Amino acid sequence: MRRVACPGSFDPVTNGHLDIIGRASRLYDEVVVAVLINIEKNSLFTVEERIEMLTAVTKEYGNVRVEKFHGLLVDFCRQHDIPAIVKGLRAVSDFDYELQMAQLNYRMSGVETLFMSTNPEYSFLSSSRIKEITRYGGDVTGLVPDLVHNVLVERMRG
Ligand SMILES: Cc1cn(CCC(=O)O)c2ccccc12
Repeated sequence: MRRVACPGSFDPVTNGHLDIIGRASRLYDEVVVAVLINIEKNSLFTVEERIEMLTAVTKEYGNVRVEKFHGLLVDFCRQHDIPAIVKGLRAVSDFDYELQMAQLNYRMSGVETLFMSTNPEYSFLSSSRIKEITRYGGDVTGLVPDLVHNVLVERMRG
């Protein structure tokens, strides 16, 4: 079974994330979306809420599993018998950090990292920008799944 991990905070999942996850699901037998538990980060949604949203919006792919992890991603990959990570690259600015992480991860564990170019339609997207725009009354329709949009507006605007 060819598995790949797709790591992130997904606070919340955007259409940019979904684009990569969907394309990876067509290349691998199973995509394991790995939601990072980061206690230092002040998240808008709980890990459980993020897992719930990701599970709902990836159900249609049929071969996506959503898990949570803390600590090193390569330890998670080892525990789940996952030999590779897929990352979406939005712009050249992403590459420096991602290359460093890929080299470190490979050196530590032999886990490979495969890079996918994000759909240009979403290359400006990040969960932080989405939350910022929503907070100030902006419209993010079409940038996040409808399910996420509704929950996001409710959470941000109370
Ligand atoms: C472009 C992109 C960034 N990230 C991490 C974002 C995060 O940490 O929430 C992704 C995760 C999955 C698919 C694509 C992406």
